Amino acid sequence: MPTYQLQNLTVRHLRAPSAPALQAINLTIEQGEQLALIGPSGAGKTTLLATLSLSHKPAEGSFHAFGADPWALGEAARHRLRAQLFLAPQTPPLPPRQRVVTAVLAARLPQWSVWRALASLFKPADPQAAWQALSRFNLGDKLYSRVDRLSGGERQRCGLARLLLSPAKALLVDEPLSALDPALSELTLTTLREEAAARDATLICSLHQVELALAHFPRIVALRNGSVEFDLPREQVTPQMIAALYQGESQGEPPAAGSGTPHEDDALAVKLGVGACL
Ligand SMILES: Nc1ncnc2c1ncn2[C@@H]1O[C@H](COP(=O)(O)OP(=O)(O)OP(=O)(O)O)[C@@H](O)[C@H]1O
Repeated sequence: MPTYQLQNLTVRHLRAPSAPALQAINLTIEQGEQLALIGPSGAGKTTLLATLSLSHKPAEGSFHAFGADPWALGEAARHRLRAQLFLAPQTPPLPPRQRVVTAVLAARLPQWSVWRALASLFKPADPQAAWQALSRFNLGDKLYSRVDRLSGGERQRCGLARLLLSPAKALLVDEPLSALDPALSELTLTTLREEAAARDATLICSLHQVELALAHFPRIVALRNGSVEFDLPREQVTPQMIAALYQGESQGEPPAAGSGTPHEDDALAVKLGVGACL
């Protein structure tokens, strides 16, 4: 059974109902697949991840997660389905005065009784597990730091350590590298991929770093203006496609795709891909 099946899906934001953020999206994502979402700013990547995490109700089309239409289910059943999905937002909503250990262990809240959850606020239930998760992102030494004393990149990795402790079977990660240096970016993507593979979870990750998306993910889904521009194995993604995807998004108009030498096109594509996140 696929993790997700989307047919002709349209999603509108309440504050901008006339301009759909996603339109006519068709996607089937199998369990255990690892794919990167790329595309220029405003293309709809965050909206798609939020829709996949059941945070947005689609306006039109058909949507199934783990074989069920979440929006045809009752509240309790949808809540159980939601527990199988973990969305790591670009800026994780971590309580600023909380200690890192407590914030990370909060990933287990859906599995805990109210009493256990309350007790864990005062005495963390499993600090060893939190330390192990943090260590996989080079953050073990921050176990007892306060969240508001972390740098942006540390906070981002703290949010990802939460993901490691959740039992979810679909891991949805929104721009995990925006505050990370190149070495930490590599470590982060490798850790996410290893974790997903180890538990046969589906991994869907939005990225502005096109070269990292191509290096780490076997399937690339490109969005532009709320539609799927291409959905291909990475071997079939060409520099020209990348240039066309980001055309008009960088300063100045790029030359027509394919007009330069292959080497020039390559350099252009990488420049445009990286430039999109600046
Ligand atoms: N809360 C909102 N209310 C109204 N419109 C929104 C809202 N959030 C996003 N949008 C619009 O929906 C479209 C898709 O935005 P989205 O954030 O999904 O793009 P994105 O590809 O994730 O962009 P970025 O790479 O900049 O994060 C954009 O046109 C955006 O302006």
